[in-house]
Amino acid sequence: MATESYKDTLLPLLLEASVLSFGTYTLKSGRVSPYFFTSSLLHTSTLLGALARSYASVLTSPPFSLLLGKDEAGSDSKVPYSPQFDILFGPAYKGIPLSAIVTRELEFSGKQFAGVSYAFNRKEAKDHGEGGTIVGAPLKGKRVVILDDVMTAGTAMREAVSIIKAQGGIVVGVVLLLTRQERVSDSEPRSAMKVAEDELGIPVRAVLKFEDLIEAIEAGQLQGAGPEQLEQMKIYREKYGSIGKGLVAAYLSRPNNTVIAGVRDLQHPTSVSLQSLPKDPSSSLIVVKIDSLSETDALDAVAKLESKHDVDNLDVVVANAGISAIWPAVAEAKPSDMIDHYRVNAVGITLLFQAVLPLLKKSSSNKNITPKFVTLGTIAGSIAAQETVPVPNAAYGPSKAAMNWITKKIHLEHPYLIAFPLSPGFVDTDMGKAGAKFFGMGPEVLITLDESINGMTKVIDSATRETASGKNLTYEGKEDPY
Ligand SMILES: O=P(O)(O)OC[C@H]1O[C@H](OP(=O)(O)OP(=O)(O)O)[C@H](O)[C@@H]1O
Ligand SMILES: O=C(O)c1cc(=O)[nH]c(=O)[nH]1
Repeated sequence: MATESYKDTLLPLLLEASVLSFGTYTLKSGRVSPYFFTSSLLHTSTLLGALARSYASVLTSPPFSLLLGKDEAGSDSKVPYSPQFDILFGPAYKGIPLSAIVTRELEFSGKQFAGVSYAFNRKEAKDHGEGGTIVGAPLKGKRVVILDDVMTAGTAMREAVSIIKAQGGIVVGVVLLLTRQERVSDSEPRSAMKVAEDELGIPVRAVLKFEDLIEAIEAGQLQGAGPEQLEQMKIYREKYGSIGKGLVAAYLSRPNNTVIAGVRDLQHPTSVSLQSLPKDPSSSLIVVKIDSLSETDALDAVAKLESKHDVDNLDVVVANAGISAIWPAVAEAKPSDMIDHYRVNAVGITLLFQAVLPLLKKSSSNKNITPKFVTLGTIAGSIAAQETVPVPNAAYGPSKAAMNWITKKIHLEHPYLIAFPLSPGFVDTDMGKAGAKFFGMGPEVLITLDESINGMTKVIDSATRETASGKNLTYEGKEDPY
């Protein structure tokens, strides 16, 4: 994936240029951060070149650029994609040089990018000469991508969106150098990036993210950053980090839902932070401990739901716990790895099903609805697709094939239930990217977390015994072979 390889070449350069510093910094949002990313230190020709190429690699790939028609592709075309934007907009001040150097860089990607322009705003309106607040290409009626260096709480991006809209431009995306992966505010615990994607319905991509910085420090790649700085960054992450538990958030945002989240460790900050997810006033969240490796956790959780929370029926259960840790060929697979995957992905799912079955049955008999038991599918678990996905996978693959078998058998053994594996697709996260690359698939298969969650909830909502149960479905509602 283009973004990925640029991350690998860019990060060492940035660290060498000391763009990351440690101390006490007050941010635009007023937050006091133990680290600061100073993109203006990237002022040499070499660094500007690397920077421009990394932004350009994102902009010349989907979803910002899409496949060309045959006659559009010229012989000089370095990339097979055509831009879906007209103007790169850099919010003042640090976005200004970015918009210019990246526009220049796009020329090297082929003639289809020749018409792309740049524009930026002035922080103070100019009252002489040409006047106004916008410099560069007029925005009216144009498709605009915002380029900025860092996103923290997303204020700069929201300001840029309103400036562009006021000029009649259409914002179609945002590309950043670094997302600090912070929440918008205490009452909005989703990341600024996710909120922008949700509310503006546009793609927001970053070449680097906070987690990459943490990884670089942990790998000892950063001079001057040791255990103390790492600890400070992790404390800061607990304070301002975002929450991305997509399915829990999606069901909580709907009315009249009691959402039950199973977590391995109730005290883990991510588990605690689930409580701050926004919810519809008529919905509530219960967090219970379920470790898939435990033979009693799921039963204990159900007993607690009944005795403490008055929950005696369940309409939908999504069994999404799973591990995918190692990908050996059959000749190299270690028994311990095979067993670990089987225990979580097949036995853990079965134990959960056994524990929730009485509550699913009650939903069926008391409420006369057809309850749903959904497992998380993957093409890696398909025997029929082995020729098209020829990669070593002898621990995860067979454990998911077993899970598919168990899910289909649940469908056959319980005619009052809807049971099916549902594949979430390759979400554009490090794990999703690695997964897609591993299965020999290009960046075009990557989707946003939102697309995945929206697709999955839609498939679950509309599933019936006839249309879905016993089938191996994807988030798009398509059928994969078993
Ligand atoms: O996501 P946010 O919380 O808005 O923070 C990030 C913004 O803050 C910084 O700009 P700043 O306005 O400080 O100014 P500059 O570009 O003029 O240095 C940075 O360059 C981003 O634009
Ligand atoms: O949030 C900000 O203001 C901010 C954070 C950061 O790391 N770098 C920056 O330039 N601004």
